[in-house]
Amino acid sequence: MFTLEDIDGVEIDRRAALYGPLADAVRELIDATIRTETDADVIRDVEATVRAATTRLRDRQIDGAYGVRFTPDGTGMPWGNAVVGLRNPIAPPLDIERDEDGRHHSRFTLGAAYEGPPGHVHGGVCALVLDHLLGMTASPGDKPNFTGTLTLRYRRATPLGPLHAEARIDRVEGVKTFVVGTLSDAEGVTVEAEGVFITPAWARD
Ligand SMILES: CCCCCCCCCCCCCCCC(=O)SCCNC(=O)CCNC(=O)[C@H](O)C(C)(C)COP(=O)(O)OP(=O)(O)OC[C@H]1O[C@@H](n2cnc3c(N)ncnc32)[C@H](O)[C@@H]1OP(=O)(O)O
Repeated sequence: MFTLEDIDGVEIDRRAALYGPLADAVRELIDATIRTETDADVIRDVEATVRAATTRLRDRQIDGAYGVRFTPDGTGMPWGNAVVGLRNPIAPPLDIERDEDGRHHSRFTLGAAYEGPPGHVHGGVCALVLDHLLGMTASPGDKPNFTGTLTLRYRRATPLGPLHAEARIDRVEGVKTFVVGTLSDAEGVTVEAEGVFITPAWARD
């Protein structure tokens, strides 16, 4: 589940500089694919180009998913992750900051690829973002805490565009960490979240 990679910071930076721009380019491609109104022959031509590019990338690839890799000094590389993955074009991706008091927060923009109701963020995407942010907040050290229960209250529709999410630990009871958080636009909170995150048996002391 967690894979040790014996590499240093220079190698991490080299890989990030190689794969990050590729994922960014594919994110742009996803947005353009949804929104283009260009001519049919251009679309067919682009489809062939994209299929050819995919074939080249598949020339050498790993079996299965990317996994969560980490280095000997504990640097995590969750690069395939659906929310923060540097190599995952599906991920917005979120850049999550941690305050000294343990609060986690992120400013990010969700565009056309995340639409549910017209012009608004899909409810499942709101849950995706909040699940990850609350999960990170619940897992401050080297121990993962997994979502046991996540409860959301959708107060109003979340518009596509710039957004802000934040979370904090409410309390810890044994292996259970209770976390609360919100998703907001410029007008205020759109979604409230409460989660129970649990240390899996294999990670308990
Ligand atoms: C190495 C370097 C890298 C380190 C890296 C660290 C950072 C890492 C960041 C991770 C960031 C993740 C951010 C994304 C978060 C997800 O997306 S996680 C994926 C979604 N969640 C899952 O797949 C979890 C699937 N479920 C499970 O694995 C297990 O059922 C659970 C939730 C771990 C519970 O384990 P369990 O052995 O069944 O628990 P059990 O011992 O029976 O019960 C323990 C307590 O929890 C309660 N409980 C059990 N299940 C639930 C539930 N579903 N709801 C509420 N309470 C429950 C029990 O009642 C019990 O309570 P008490 O009796 O103690 O009061």
